Amino acid sequence: MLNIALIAHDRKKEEMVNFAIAYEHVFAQHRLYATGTTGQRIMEQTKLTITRFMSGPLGGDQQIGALVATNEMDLIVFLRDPLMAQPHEPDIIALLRLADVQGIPVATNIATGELLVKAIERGDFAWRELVHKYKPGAV
Ligand SMILES: O=C(CO)COP(=O)(O)O
Repeated sequence: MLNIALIAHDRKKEEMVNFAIAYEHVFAQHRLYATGTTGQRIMEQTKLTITRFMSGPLGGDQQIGALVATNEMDLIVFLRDPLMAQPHEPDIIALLRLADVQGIPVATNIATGELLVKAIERGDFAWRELVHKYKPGAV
């Protein structure tokens, strides 16, 4: 079971919800995390259970970043809005930086998101179970 973070900026939320609906059968087999509003929208329109953090502008990206820093997050799908400035841009950059520190796969658009989900289905991320197993106190 992987720890997967789902995050979407406002104009990408509908796309994220449709993505979650399309791959609900895959996501249902893993532990899901999301920023506040993204998680709420997905839970309203699927049967998925999601651990929700603060909304992005209020620190949600940083809370997910904390799990990345401790190598507990396995994969991130972050549908960013490339056409609109975000007040919490530094938090977003920090999250992506930490993902690179840990070597965690990150999709920032739906095309890559689909490739990652198909990789999950194939079991390509099974090695992450070892990371969890040998990390004392990890979730
Ligand atoms: O702003 C976000 C990520 O940077 C997303 O936050 P919400 O899911 O709360 O809208």
